Amino acid sequence: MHVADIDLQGFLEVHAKATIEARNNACPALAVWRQDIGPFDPAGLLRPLFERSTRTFVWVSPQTSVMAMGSATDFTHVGRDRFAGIRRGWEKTARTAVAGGPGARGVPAMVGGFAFAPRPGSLPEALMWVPRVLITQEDGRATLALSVCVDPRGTTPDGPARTVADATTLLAAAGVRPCPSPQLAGTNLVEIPSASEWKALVAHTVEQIRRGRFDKAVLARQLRVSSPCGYDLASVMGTLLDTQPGSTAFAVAAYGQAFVGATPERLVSLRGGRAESMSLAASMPRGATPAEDVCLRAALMEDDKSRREQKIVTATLRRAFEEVCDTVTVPDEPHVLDLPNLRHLHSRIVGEVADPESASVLDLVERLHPTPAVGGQPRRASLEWLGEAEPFDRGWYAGPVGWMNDEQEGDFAVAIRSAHLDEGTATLYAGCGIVAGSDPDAELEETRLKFRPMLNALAVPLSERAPYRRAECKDLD
Ligand SMILES: C=C(O[C@@H]1C=C(C(=O)O)C=C[C@H]1O)C(=O)O
Repeated sequence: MHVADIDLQGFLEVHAKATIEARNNACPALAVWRQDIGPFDPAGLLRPLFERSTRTFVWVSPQTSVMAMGSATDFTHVGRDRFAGIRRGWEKTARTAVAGGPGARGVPAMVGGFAFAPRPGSLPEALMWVPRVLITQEDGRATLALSVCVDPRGTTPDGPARTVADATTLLAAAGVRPCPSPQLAGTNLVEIPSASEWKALVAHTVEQIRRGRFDKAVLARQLRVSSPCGYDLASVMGTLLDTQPGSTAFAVAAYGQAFVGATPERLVSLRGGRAESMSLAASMPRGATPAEDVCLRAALMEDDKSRREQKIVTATLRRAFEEVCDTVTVPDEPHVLDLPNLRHLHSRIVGEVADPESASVLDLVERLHPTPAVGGQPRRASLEWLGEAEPFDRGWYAGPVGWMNDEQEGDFAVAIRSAHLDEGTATLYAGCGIVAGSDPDAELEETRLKFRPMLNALAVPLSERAPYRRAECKDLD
C-alpha cells in the first residue's frame, strides 16, 4: 500500500509478448509500457533530461508537454516521399507493437521532425523516433511511456530494466513521483447508492419511522474512488493529521489493505477505573463567514430534530453506563463540537466502574457498540433495517478501533470519517442519523460534506461547490 515504483514486472510481461511477436514475424517488435505519474513542471525536467541523454525531445505547448529521453527505434527517410515513408514505417511498427500498462491511451508515442526541404543536411531530412522514456502531460493527466524495441533474435540492447532505471532516475531528479496522488476526473468517483437512490432511501426510512418500526437509523453511503497507482498511506495520514486536529486519526494496515480515518467520536475509554464515552449526533456545516458560523452554531443548538437525534444516543449510553458504573455523570445540555468543516452536538459521559478489578474496556466496547450514533434505536429493529437498506457491507466502517493495556484498560474510537484502501481503490463511508422529519436533500449534502476531509487526504481534487447552507443563515452579511 505504499507508492508503487515503475512497474518493471508489468513491463517485462509486455516485453515477453513482444519477443514472441518479433520471432513470429521475423522482424523487430516494440514493447511499450504506460503508467500514470504525478504532475510535473516541464521546466524542472529540462536539466535532468539534457544532462542524462544525448537524444532528447522537448515540446511544450499551452495544452501539452512532451519530454523524451533516448530512442527505442528511429524512422528516417530520404527523398521526396519522406512524409509517406515515415508514415509507412510507423504503421508497420504500430501493427506489431505490444502495449500494456494502466496509463492513458492516445498519448504521444513518436516524436521528431523534418527538414525544410527534402535534402540531406547535418540533421536528417526526416527523423521521427519512439523514445525509450516518454513523459507527457495533457489535460492535467501525466503519463510515462517506456519503450523497448525487441530484436527477432531476442537480443534487446536497451532492456526493460535499464529503461526503468533511467526513467526512475530522471523522474527522481525532477522531483516527479512515479505514482501520483490520483489524477481524478469526476467520473472516477462513484457514489453507492447514487444520489437519487440515497434520497429515496432516506424518504423510505422516514416512512418506516412514521410507521413506528424504529425511532432512529443511521444510514451510510459509500464513495468509491480509484487511483491507477494506489495510495501513499504516509501522505494520506499526514494530511489527516494536519487537517483534522481534535479528531483521532487511525490506520490499520494489514493483509495488503488499509483502513484509515480521522474520527471525532470516542466509543469508550477506561483508565483508572473511570469509563468515558461521548454522545455525538446531529450535524451542521461550518459557516462561510464568522457571522454565518455563529448563526449555524446557534441553529444546531436550537434545532429540535437535532436535539432529539442526540438525546437518543445520550439516553442509550447512560443506560449502558448505569449497568456497570456506580456513578454516571451526563451534562444536562449538550455542547457543540466544532470540527474544521462541520459540527455536531456532543455530551461527555463519565462513569466510575463498580468493579475496577474485573472491568475490561472490551466489555464496555461490547456493551456499547453499535451506539445509536452509528446504528439506531431500538438497536435490533434499526440494525435489521440497515441490513435490508444498505447495498453494501460496512466492513470496518463505524466499528471500534483502538488499543488496550495489560490491565484491560484502553481507548476505542468509532471508526467513522474513514476509508478502506485496497490496491488502487479507496472506499469512503459517511452516514447520517435519520429520524422523523429528516430531509433527503439535506442528508445527501451531509454525506458529501463528511466525505470531504478523506477526499482531500487522498488528494482527490475537490470541486469548489459551496457547502450546504441552512435557510435561516443564508442571508447574513
Ligand atoms: C455516522 C457518521 O457520523 C455520526 C452521525 C452523525 C449525524 O447523524 O449527524 C453525527 C456524528 C456521528 O455520530 C459518519 O460520519 O459516518
